Amino acid sequence: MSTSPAELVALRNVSKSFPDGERTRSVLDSLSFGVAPGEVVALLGPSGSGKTTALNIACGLLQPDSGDVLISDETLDLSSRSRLAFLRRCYFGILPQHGGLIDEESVASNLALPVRLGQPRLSRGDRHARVLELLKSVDALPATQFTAGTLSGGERQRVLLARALANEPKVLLADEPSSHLDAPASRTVLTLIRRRAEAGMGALIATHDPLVLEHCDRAVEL
Ligand SMILES: Nc1ncnc2c1ncn2[C@@H]1O[C@H](COP(=O)(O)OP(=O)(O)OP(=O)(O)O)[C@@H](O)[C@H]1O
Repeated sequence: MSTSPAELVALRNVSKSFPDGERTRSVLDSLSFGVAPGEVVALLGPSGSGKTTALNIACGLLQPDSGDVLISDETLDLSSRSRLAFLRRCYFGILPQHGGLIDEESVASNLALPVRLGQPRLSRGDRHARVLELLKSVDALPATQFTAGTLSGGERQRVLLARALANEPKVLLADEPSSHLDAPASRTVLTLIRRRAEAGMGALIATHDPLVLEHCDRAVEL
């Protein structure tokens, strides 16, 4: 009988430095934490404290100088390109701080792309149905045919969330999901994330916004 992992993703004693002129600058120093199923964890710290760096390390986009990343209790092998590609396509849903949508294309085609990559066997009709289902789940169905570049900040963030959730990820990695949003729009996005966590998804949210903290189970401070 399979048991669910204690943690969907964990960093163990992760350190990372970057070149800074002629010296190196330590950004993460022996950082350890994990995200369990159903848990919403805030990664809290001021600008430049290493939040995005930690998110990138968690999903294998960036290699730590030392320490390990565990995925469902197994050490992540950073040399396996196919494993990393699968993780980023299906295991993690990534809500980036900047960009993420093709502004010239419709919301529907922006969402069809990740659905096609994650579920290549779906027929065109089923893919479109999945896109509509995703938009409905984030209360953004009326925006289906809008050009992505015309969305308001709140609509854009909800569409980005739908995009991140396209392949039913086990873990959502959200980088400053409330930046550029007013309080009601932030609450909507955070409530949607919580709803998915209640269904078992883990979420790691990089933030320096106290409002976000109210929606998290706990915070890891950088
Ligand atoms: N590829 C890189 N090369 C050199 N320095 C980098 C690189 N990536 C990040 N840094 C530096 O590492 C530090 C942490 O950056 P990071 O983006 O992780 O912080 P952050 O907490 O997410 O900041 P913000 O809230 O402003 O997005 C910054 O000083 C940044 O300039």
